[in-house]
Amino acid sequence: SGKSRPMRILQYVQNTAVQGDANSVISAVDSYCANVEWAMNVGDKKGEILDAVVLDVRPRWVLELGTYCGYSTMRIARLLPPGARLITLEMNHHYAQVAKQILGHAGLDSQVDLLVGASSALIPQLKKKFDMDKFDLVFIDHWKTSYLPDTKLLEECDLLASGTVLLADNVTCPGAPEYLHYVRNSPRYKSLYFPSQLEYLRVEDGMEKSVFLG
Ligand SMILES: Nc1ncc2ncn(CCCCCNC(=O)c3cc(-c4ccc(F)cc4)cc(O)c3O)c2n1
Ligand SMILES: [Mg+2]
Repeated sequence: SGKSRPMRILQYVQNTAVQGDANSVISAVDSYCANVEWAMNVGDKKGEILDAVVLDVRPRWVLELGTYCGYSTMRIARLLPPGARLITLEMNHHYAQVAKQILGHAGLDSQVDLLVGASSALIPQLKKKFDMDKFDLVFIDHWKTSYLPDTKLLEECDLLASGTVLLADNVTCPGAPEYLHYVRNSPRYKSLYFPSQLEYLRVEDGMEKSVFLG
């Protein structure tokens, strides 16, 4: 039942996860997607790399590009210091609606602002909308061809500080070759590859961590 894959994931979460317990919601999504039907969450293996970066950066302001069902949104939000904010951008209204409900089930909606729209249209509005200056961490997980233009847009909008960390999912599979070439060759970034596997599958993937040098 459930008209869409995100809806089926939401129903499984509502039926099996403990309300207010983010880790049980994360585990429920992982067990559903590992055993019932695959979905493009960052998953538990790459999720541990994401967790480690969030804990290392201790970010005050986080931007996520591509929310989907809110899985990585939860992984980030549950590790944020008090007072920190996570802004996540999602193009698809249906995905955003499901993500809101999954975040609500996890009890994490207070730290998260979910905006619906294209990242290219929303990024230039963020400083004014949230009265903020720079992001400390950006998690990039939307259209793979948007990674590079949106990184350049973040630079142009003066949203990156010296030390800001960009963490990009799927740089091997499906791949983001133009983005990788840019962050690995630009003198303005220090870049490092974290090898891993595609979510729920024995296929190589990895995440690229790039520190903006100002
Ligand atoms: N500009 C803009 N602004 C805002 C937005 N919000 C959403 N979008 C559109 C994003 C649509 C989903 C993006 N994610 C992926 O496509 C993705 C795919 C795979 C994958 C698939 C098939 C395979 F065989 C293997 C791997 C695995 C992953 O982990 C992925 O993250 C936006 N775009
Ligand atoms: Mg991804």
